[in-house]
Amino acid sequence: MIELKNVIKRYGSFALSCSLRLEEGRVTGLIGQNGAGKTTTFKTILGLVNPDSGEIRVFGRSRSQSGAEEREHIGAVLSDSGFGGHLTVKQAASILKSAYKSFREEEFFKRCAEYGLPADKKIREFSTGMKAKLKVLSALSHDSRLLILDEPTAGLDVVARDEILDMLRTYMETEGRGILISSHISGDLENLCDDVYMIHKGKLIFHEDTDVILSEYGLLKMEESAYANLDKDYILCARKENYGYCCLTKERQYYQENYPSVVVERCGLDQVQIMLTGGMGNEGII
Ligand SMILES: Nc1ncnc2c1ncn2[C@@H]1O[C@H](COP(=O)(O)OP(=O)(O)OP(=O)(O)O)[C@@H](O)[C@H]1O
Repeated sequence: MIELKNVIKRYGSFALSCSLRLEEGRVTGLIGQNGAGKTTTFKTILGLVNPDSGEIRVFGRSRSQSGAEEREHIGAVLSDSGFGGHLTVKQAASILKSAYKSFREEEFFKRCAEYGLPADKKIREFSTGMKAKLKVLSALSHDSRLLILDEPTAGLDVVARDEILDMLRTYMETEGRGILISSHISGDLENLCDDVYMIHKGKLIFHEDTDVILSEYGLLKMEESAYANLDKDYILCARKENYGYCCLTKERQYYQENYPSVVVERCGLDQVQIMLTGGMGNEGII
């Protein structure tokens, strides 16, 4: 659905350098620290930012070949944009109607009511959560096959986040769809994504299936002497700690079986991100 090949975008000293793929039927996550380049990646895919070089294909077509037909099938949420605060939901619906031939007006209003968004209230009077729900419902309001969602759950309480994640799971029940999503809430991505890319200082440093991370990756904690004797073949990176070393491995079970003195823990996206962006030997992993 999306293919980025060697895409480069420079902003002063910052350079985005990105190659990634989103396959049909999959939800792919993009994680990274503040300023890592996630929004720039999304905007580049959406054609809102012109890359300096590289190739971008959406639905198999390059940016120069794509037009209104492709846009009709993309629903987007960007962290720094949305409807003007002076508009009401009704007025926002008119904009969506003129922007998308396939806008489903009746369903849109029904869903807004279900999610507690009054049709006649000005959007500036909405809470953060209400604005976030409106953005996601707008992205889902037309015949989109691809959702590009930049932090759609930012600032939401756990119940509101769960509602949005449920909307996205329901969306994916129809074949031929895909989602590219970013979030700083790793639990949301662990529950939703099939695979995850990690971006750091503009470079993609990691890509893995979420279930592989959760089932096979691990953190190893040990004293300095144990680290000296450790088989490092399956160590992705290591960090010096007060007690000795903390290592990230893709082969948790191997160390569990062969190094009884090493503490072996399961890990999630947060731990992988902390290790890969702060540990030793974190260059050139992808
Ligand atoms: N229009 C712009 N002009 C100049 N620099 C920009 C512009 N847009 C983004 N940048 C820079 O590009 C870098 C990446 O920003 P980006 O918004 O993509 O990060 P991000 O990963 O989405 O961060 P966050 O998690 O904080 O939203 C930052 O250094 C930012 O200052």
